[in-house]
Amino acid sequence: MLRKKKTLSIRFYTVLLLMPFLIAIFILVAFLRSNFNTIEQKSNYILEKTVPDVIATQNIQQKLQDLQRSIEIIRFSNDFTFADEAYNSSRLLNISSFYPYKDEIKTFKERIAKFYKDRMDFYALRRGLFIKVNKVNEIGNDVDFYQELRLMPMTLYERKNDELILKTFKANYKEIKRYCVQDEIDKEALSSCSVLLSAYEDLKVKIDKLYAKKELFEESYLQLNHDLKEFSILLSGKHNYSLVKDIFEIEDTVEEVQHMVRAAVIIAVIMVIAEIFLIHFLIISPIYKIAKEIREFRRTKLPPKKLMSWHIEEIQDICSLLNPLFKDVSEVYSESFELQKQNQDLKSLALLDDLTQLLNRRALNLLIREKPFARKNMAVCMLDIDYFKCLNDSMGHIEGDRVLHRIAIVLKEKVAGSDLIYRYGGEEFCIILFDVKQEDVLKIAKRLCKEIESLNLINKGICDKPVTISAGTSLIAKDDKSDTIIDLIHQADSALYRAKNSGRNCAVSYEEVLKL
Ligand SMILES: Nc1nc2c(ncn2[C@@H]2O[C@H](COP(=O)(O)OP(=O)(O)OP(=O)(O)O)[C@@H](O)[C@H]2O)c(=O)[nH]1
Repeated sequence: MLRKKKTLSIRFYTVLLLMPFLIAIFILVAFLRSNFNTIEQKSNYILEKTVPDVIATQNIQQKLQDLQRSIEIIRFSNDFTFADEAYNSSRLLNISSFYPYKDEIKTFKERIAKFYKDRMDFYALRRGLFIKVNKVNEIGNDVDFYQELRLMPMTLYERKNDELILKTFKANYKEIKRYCVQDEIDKEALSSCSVLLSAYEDLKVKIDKLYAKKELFEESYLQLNHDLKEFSILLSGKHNYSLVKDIFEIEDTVEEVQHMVRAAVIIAVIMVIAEIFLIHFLIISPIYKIAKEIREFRRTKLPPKKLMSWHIEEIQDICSLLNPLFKDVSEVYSESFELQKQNQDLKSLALLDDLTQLLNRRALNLLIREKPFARKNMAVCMLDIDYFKCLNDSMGHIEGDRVLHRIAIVLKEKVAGSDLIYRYGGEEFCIILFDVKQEDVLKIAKRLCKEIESLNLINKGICDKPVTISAGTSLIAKDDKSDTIIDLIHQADSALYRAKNSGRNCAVSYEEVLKL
């Protein structure tokens, strides 16, 4: 019947409980691994690609700034040496270090080269122009007022400045001419002046060309500068964006991992709670119930009525073993109980006197052995039937037995239920009285003598006189707790002896014996 119920092994439940854990841990580890791999890959990508790109871009930007500085030097410097150096540094720039922007930088280099050429053309043109101006200066070396022209700075190559120089040059030329004519300076000098005059006309035309050219290279300077700046911003934005994008992607992955770990912790807590309930329901609760049934069985000695049945195979096995065991032990219990009862009966029988059904001498000996010392307010009364031998002899033993039986009944009736009455031997009785007052002991003994006499049982052996008893009493001394029951019996016995000697059918106390 037990086996019919579907049960599964505890190993199965263990695997069943552990499986979700293992699967969850496996999934979690796989997820974390893949995400950590992603993070690692992205970090590596940032370290190996994005960061070098950003560093490379910074280098490129640094070089772009150098290029800007170069074109500024080319643009503003009036010193050819500086302009040449600036141009050469841009020209010697290694394009391969600008990967992947080689093409753009190549174009910039070409544009700078063109810009430099335009600037140099402008210089050359202007220098040619001012060589002529200087010639006038040389002519005017001897003319004091001409010093003003010589002081005109070459650096101010603004059109208005250059035009001012030319204007001054023309005015000076006229002055020189007038001076030459007036002061009749040599004709060679005058012809030089005339050359200069035609040169002036030529310069006037050239200055227009010069500033048209200047405008061109200024424009190309502005454009180049603008383009370099734009390109630098573009590079910086592009790589910063890529870096920020990578970092955001890593942040997203980390957030995903956090969510997953949080979810895993919540699921683990729920699973642990569920599994605690399952373990409680499947294992702990059955074990408690089995323990309860065993306790109940020990108390009642009856096997459980309802057979236990559980889902766990091992517990079910224990139950299926326990049930017959309960039955067997129960049977043993009941047999043992029967034996105990029989033993008790036998014990009782062994301690009872067959004839009188009073406690026998063995019972008294047992009491003396177990509790040898007399208790407070304990007394002993020894009783003996008078002339019993005569009764036996005259009326027979059967009649003697009948008398013994009748006297035993009376004693049982007249003595308190808490007192113990023993058939001490033959026709002698010993009564142990508990919680009795000193003054009452002798009274009780005397009363018993009277009760027996009043039975009026005839003793033909003594001329049909009624059967009487003699009694001797003793009680524990007030201040002496060391008295034993045996002492009391002996004392009562000697009092009994005194009673017999005093004529029988009377009661004598041990105190009286002592007084004599
Ligand atoms: N019928 C019968 N007689 C018993 C039993 N036990 C002892 N007796 C007899 O009791 C008598 C006791 O006699 P004794 O000891 O001389 O005492 P007594 O004749 O009573 O004399 P006193 O005690 O001195 O008065 C004996 O004859 C015993 O055989 C018993 O169980 N049944």
